[in-house]
Parts: sequence; structure tokens; C-alpha cells
Amino acid sequence: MSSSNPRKPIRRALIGVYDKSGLDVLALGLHDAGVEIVSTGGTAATIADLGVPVTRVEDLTGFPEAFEGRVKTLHPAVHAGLLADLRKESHVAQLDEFKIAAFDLLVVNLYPFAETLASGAGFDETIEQIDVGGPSMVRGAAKNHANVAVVVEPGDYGQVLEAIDHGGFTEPHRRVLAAKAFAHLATYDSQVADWLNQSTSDGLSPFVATPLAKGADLRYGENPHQTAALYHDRQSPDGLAQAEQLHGKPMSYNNYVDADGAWRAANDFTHPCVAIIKHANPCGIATAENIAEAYRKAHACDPVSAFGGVIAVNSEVTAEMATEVVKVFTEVIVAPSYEDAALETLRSKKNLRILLAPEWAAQPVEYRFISGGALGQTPDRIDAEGDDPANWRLVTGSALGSESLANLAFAWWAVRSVKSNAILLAKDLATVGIGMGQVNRVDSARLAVSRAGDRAAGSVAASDAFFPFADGLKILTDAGITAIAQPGGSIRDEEVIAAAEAAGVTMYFTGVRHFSH
Ligand SMILES: NC(=O)c1ncn([C@@H]2O[C@H](COP(=O)(O)O)[C@@H](O)[C@H]2O)c1NC=O
Repeated sequence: MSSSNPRKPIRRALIGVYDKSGLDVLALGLHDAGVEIVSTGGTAATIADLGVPVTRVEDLTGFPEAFEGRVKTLHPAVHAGLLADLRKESHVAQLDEFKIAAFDLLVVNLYPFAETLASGAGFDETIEQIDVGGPSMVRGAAKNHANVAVVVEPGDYGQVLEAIDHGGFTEPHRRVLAAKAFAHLATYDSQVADWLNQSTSDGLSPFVATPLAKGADLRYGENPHQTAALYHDRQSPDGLAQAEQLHGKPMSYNNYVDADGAWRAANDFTHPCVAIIKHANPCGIATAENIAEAYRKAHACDPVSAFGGVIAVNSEVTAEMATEVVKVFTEVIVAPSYEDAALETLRSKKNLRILLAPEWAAQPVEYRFISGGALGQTPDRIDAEGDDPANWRLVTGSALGSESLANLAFAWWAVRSVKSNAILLAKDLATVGIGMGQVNRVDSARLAVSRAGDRAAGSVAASDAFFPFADGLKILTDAGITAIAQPGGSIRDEEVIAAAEAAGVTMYFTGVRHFSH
């Protein structure tokens, strides 16, 4: 480190930690380095048990821990020692006047509020886990990082001992620790605020403080000239951002976007399902009792587009499926588990990224940033009344038998994952033609039919939203679909129903729409 960044020796430390892991190594290291230690009740007891001399905070403040621990360190003898700016003569003089010694290091970790909440604890117990004294000290030390180094995680104790070996922390290093400390407090406070909000709102909070922590730098963004990073939602341990990569090249920005869409699409189904995604749209979705068969069917939907695709599987990847997967160039595969033999086979592909995703969990609220703000909405799940074929309204044609109805239901559930305007053709619980992302429904219908080719005849269809005119439907009936599910609700529904009737096609209204933009 250059001499422009002098190190400030650590002579006096204040430690108050709920999580005592690593405390022994830290305390012994500090003691060996001749650092004087002051500590709160439980922490002081742990340190004393190590045979390390420690001053109790009560001895410093002359005030006992009170109100069941609500007041321990909230005292000028503590906070003046953390906040005095030793670069100012007046502060040094005041410390002298009040007979208070300054701290060079603060080590604090907070009461486990989030863990207590996750454990299902009641309101009163959870309230008690809102740390007050700890954050106050962290805030003070972080503000005063010109003089004090602050550490908020046991994972950073190594940095402390290393810094001591080198004569203390530099100012830039203390600044980094201070920034981390403030981010830590922001996360903690947002968890508390979100919890209190939940009891007063419908999930759409009056404010959002989702704490994002950088998980990884990505090679680049959507394009090579864009910089990018992956951020973890510190409040949500689930989801694709937290998936463990078992093999392959580092994930790219586009890989994450596609893998997230694929993972969500596959998890819309309870039966074994495979979804193959390219550029955020499915090019094949299929279900089957055997996951290898589901993969074969999903891939057969559009083999041209599936080249270089992202595969998501909602159940264990078997060796049989892996043997099929490695025949095709695939960017990413994501699944909740893999047979050992499947992993071995998949690993034979040097570049294939293999992700082990935590159990699927929809976010309670989805946010999308727009310029100047963000949009929040509850997620579009397949759980509305209108997603159950038992609640569909038959508007023309004969009611379908159970097998055909199951196919139509599959088409309806699968179309949710397709960007609007979405038209999806299915056969045998697999997509055979998908038209997506067009600015009118007619073009989406044309695309679905042309991708299905001969398979359009005898297939069933789903449309994510109503047909505003009969023209889009006519393209499907001309291609030979036998049944269609669509929300209904257009002012020209009668024309659309008449077109289906004239073509002898069964049409159900679901009463629910699944736009995806
Ligand atoms: N009330 C206070 O003044 C106070 N001061 C520090 N704490 C917390 O008490 C814990 C350490 O307590 P102990 O050393 O007794 O295990 C730390 O998590 C620290 O953040 C406090 N607890 C809650 O606010």
C-alpha cells in the first residue's frame, strides 16, 4: 500500500456479536496483538472463557444491561468512543474531559431478525429480534470510518487479523468496510419494514427496499459493449439467481434471462416437464411420465430453434435424458437434481452450463425497472379459476373427451410462458408450433401454423388473449386444429365463435388472460 494511505493501528476494540462463530480466533488474535477488548454480556463471557482479558460494557457505562437487553450499549461512553473524530482537537479534548477512550475497531453482528421470522416465530418474539443497539453502533462507526474500522460479518474477521499484522487498516479499506456496513443495515431494516408492511397491505408495499448484493460480475450484458453483474436478492434465498453452477462456462446475462424463463415455464407443471427456451421464448415444452420422453417431445417441437437453447426440467434429470441432451448443442440446463450418471454424461460437454436450482418459488411480487421507476405486480400463476378446464365455458362444438381436454389444458398452461401475442399448438402433451411476440395475433397464428407444419392438422390450440377479429382464428382452423382455448371477452366474440362453429372446431372460453410482455 502506498504511503498516501497510511495504516491506523488497532489498539482498542469493541465487540458485540450475536453469532459467536469465529469469535475465538478473532479474540485470541486481537489479544496476541495487544488489543484491548471491550464487550457486551454474552460476547464478553465467551471471550473470558478463552482466557482473554475483556472489559464488560457495563463497567464502561456504569449502567447495567436493562429492559431485557433492549438497552446495553446505548450510552455516551460507547457512542462517543465510536463517533469522536480524532482528527479534530476539540473532539480529542472532549474525550479527555469526559474520560472516554476511543475505539479503533467495532465488530458487531446483529440479532437474527430474518431467521427468527423464517422460523415462524410470533409477533412479540420477532419484535424482540429487532436489534437496536447493534445497528446504532455500526452506523456510528461506519460514519466515523476515518477513525474506526467496522466489521459486520464473521467472514471478515480474517481481514481484521491480516490488517493488524500489517499495522492496521488503511482509510480506503475502512471506507469499503463502512459501505458494506451501511448496506448490511439497509438490508436488515428493509427486512423489518417489509415484515411490518405485510400486516397492513396486499403485498404491494408503499415502498420497496429490496436489498440486492452483487453475486458475480458477468462477462458482459445483453451485448458485448454492455457491462453486467448478477445481483442476489438478500431477502430471497430461492430462485434462479441463487442456483448452484455444477459445471461449464460462467453464466452470461442472456443465459440468466433465458434460464429464468425456462425454469419458470417448467415449474408451471406438476407432471415431469421440460421447457426449452431461446431468447426468452419457448421453442418446446412437453410433459410425460418419463422425463427423457418429455425432453424428446420438447426438442421435436422446433429442433432448429432448440440449437443453443436453455433447458429447464422440473424433476430429476435421468441418465437417459442426459444421453439425449448431449446430442444437441445446449447452452444451459437447469434442474432441481441430477442422477449421478446423468451428471457424468452432461459434464462430457465442456461448455454446457449445469445449474442446480433451489426449489421453485414464485416471488410474491415481481418488479420490473422502467425509466424513472419500477412496476410491481403479483406473479401470473396458473392457479386462477379459469386455468382449470372444469371451469371453462364451452362456446361452440362438442365437449372434449378427457384425453383431448388434457391436451388443451396443457396448451393453455404452456401458452402462459410465451411472449404476447401468443398462439400455441399442441399434440400429445407437447407443443408442436408456437407463434410468439408478434404485434398482431394474425401473425402469431401464421407463425404457429408454419412452425407446426403437418402437425397443425389435428392439434389443439391456445391463445393467451382473446381474438379481436376472426382472422387469426381462421388461420388456425384452416390449418386443421380441432379445438381451442382462449379467454373470450372481445366485442366481436360472436364473430369468432361463428368462425369456429363454421369450421367445426370446439372452442372454450377460459375467462382468464395470460399476457406476457
Ligand atoms: N440494546 C443494546 O443496546 C444492544 N447493544 C448491542 N446489542 C446486540 O447484542 C448482541 C450481542 O449481545 P451479547 O454479547 O450479549 O450476546 C449483538 O447482536 C448486538 O448487536 C444490543 N441489543 C439490541 O438492541
